[in-house]
Amino acid sequence: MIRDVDSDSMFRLNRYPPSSFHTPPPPHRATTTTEIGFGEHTDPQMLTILRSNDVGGLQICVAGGTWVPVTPDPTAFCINVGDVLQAMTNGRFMSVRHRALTNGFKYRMSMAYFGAPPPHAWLSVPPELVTPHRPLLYRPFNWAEYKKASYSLRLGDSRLQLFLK
Ligand SMILES: O=C(O)CCC(=O)C(=O)O
Ligand SMILES: [Fe+2]
Repeated sequence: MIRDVDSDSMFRLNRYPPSSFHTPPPPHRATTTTEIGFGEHTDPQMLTILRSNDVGGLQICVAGGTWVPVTPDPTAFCINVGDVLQAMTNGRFMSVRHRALTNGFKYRMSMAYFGAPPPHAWLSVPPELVTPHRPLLYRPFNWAEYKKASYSLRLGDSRLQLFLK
């Protein structure tokens, strides 16, 4: 679906100035506090392929609401499951809530490829992923509808809730 000529995939470059860029630390202090560079959210598309420079900042939210830092590795890709893949796997794969903090002194740079389906393709769940113990979680929708719904919400809101059966 994301290789379809009509796919709505996109590429984003992020650049987070260091916190000290806005508020230099007083001379007697070596560090400055970090700030939110990109607020918490899940990526709405199917899959995200993310690469960054060697400056940390990405955090993922695990059970219990704990934020876990992702070690920066400029030679590796970080793959995030997005909301659409969560719906297409009937909740087997979960889209990951994440955020990016700024570094005290260095620029964080990241680039992300968001694999999305064509706007009018209906997103279906393989029948073997729907069982009496695991009934269908979300009503059928297409990406155009999902995108429209997400624009009506705030970044951190849980959009899939709107599509629960
Ligand atoms: O810069 C990062 O590591 C996160 C970027 C991100 O979550 C996004 O572009 O959706
Ligand atoms: Fe993201």
